Amino acid sequence: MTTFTHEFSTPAYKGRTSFNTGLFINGKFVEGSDKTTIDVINPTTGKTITKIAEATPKDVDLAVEAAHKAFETTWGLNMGGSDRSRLLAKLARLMEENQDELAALEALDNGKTFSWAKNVDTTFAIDTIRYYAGWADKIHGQVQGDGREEAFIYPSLNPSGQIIPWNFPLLMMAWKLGPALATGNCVILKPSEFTPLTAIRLCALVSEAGFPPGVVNVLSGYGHTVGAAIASHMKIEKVAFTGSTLVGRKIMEAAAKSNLKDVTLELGGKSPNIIFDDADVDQAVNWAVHGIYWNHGQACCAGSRIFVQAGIYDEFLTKFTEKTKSLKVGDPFETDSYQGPQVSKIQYDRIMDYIESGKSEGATVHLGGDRKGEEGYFINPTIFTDTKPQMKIVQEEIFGPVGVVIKFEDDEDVIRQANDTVYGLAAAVFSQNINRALGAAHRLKAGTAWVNCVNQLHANVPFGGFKQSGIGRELGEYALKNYTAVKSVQVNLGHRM
Ligand SMILES: NC(=O)C1=CN([C@@H]2O[C@H](COP(=O)(O)OP(=O)(O)OC[C@H]3O[C@@H](n4cnc5c(N)ncnc54)[C@H](O)[C@@H]3O)[C@@H](O)[C@H]2O)C=CC1
Ligand code: BAL
Repeated sequence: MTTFTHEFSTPAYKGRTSFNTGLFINGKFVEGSDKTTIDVINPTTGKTITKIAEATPKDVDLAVEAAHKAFETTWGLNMGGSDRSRLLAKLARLMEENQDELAALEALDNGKTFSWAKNVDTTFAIDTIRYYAGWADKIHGQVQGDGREEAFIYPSLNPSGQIIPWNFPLLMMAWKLGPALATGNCVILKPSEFTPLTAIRLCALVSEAGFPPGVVNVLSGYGHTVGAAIASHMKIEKVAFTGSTLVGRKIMEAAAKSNLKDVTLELGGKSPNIIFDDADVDQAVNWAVHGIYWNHGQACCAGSRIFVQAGIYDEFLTKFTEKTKSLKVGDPFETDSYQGPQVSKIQYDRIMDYIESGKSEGATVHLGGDRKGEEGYFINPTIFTDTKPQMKIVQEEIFGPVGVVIKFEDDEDVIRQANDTVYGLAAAVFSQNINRALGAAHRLKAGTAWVNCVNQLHANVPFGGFKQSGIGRELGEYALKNYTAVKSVQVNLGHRM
């Protein structure tokens, strides 16, 4: 079995990592049943970092067996909420103790900058696990009576399949693990084949924290094999997925054709960012930059359609362009880099294809539109203007550092345009008139509406989409519902037939 050892000697981080890159099944690192491996590529260079074990559907069966056994013996209803809480809190502490190493792995594997990985991804992942540690001993049902009989309603659902993407690898793992473990579920999690390293590294911390074997199982592998096997497994009772709308549909179909497992989906977006003429323009510019370029545009909630009212359009565009030009695109381990490479060659090509389609459909490349450097998957931050509503770059999720700036005239017009999308994940509104801002936020068809800010996510605030952006909500108390089923137990207190 392979061990990955790496010395980081960079301006942003110096340190060493060394861990087993096997599958994590029943508390042990093992080879995949076919003994095949997957190459992990560094997007900064395009070169292989290491090889990891590749799971197959047979390994999914093994993990499901381990999960069921753990649920029946050491976990589920056999471990009290306060003990689950203690384990989750310990995991959060271990993540904190290893935070720099986790952030460095994220930067190496995904290409996001070390500073964002440390200050946002890993910090938020730790907060999420700690938040759900707080919930673990507060999961309870109700007792209700009608005078004759008592009904106890309590949670139960097991095990859960979890399929996560590559844009926030550790964070999405935390969003999935936190509520599942807090409610006593066992987990079979598949990280993205593009960014498996932090998920694998976390398994060692799960062991060290003391979670019983079989509670957390992590299977690195491809979507069409392992992901599909999870979605169609007859003994997995719930699947939580984050990724493309295309694959979200496949997951639902597989669930429907197998055991009708419960499904939650967190999918794509094409979020409008509306800047009214009474906004604080400088602040709106700063937020709009964060809205579209955060995580290299690889965020499902990215504010990728920037609507600016006619009266401030020229001022906004000038300042937005200047601010965009000031972002340093470069090595994720340089301390002043804002944006690293896109995650993979596939994603790089997909984004460049969108840029080409914008050009060929007649939009103006106001800034960028090209690659940066000769090595790796770097794309310069790009601004399109002079777009038309039906252009692909206006309608489809690009998932890259590409924003379209669209001039609008009045409130009615912009709400109509903003809602003219199959997606409904998030939206943002900028105005110093709170009635106007809240009025617009109310009418936008999106699971999250930000007022005078963008891309603000918190462990206690539910997140998820309307329309084709998904089903269900993650985070907050709402996410606990994803992992519990109501069971009614009725007790006859003496009523005779
Ligand atoms: N909502 C979000 O946070 C994300 C949205 N996306 C969107 O999806 C686009 C494509 O990116 P991809 O990496 O191709 O996303 P994807 O949806 O293919 O990948 C997400 C996860 O699904 C798995 N998967 C793929 N096919 C599967 C199948 N048939 N059954 C079960 N699991 C499967 C993948 O292995 C990965 O773990 C992006 O350009 C972006 O628009 C991608 C990643 C995250
Ligand atoms: N998928 C979770 C957060 C995001 O991509 O914006």
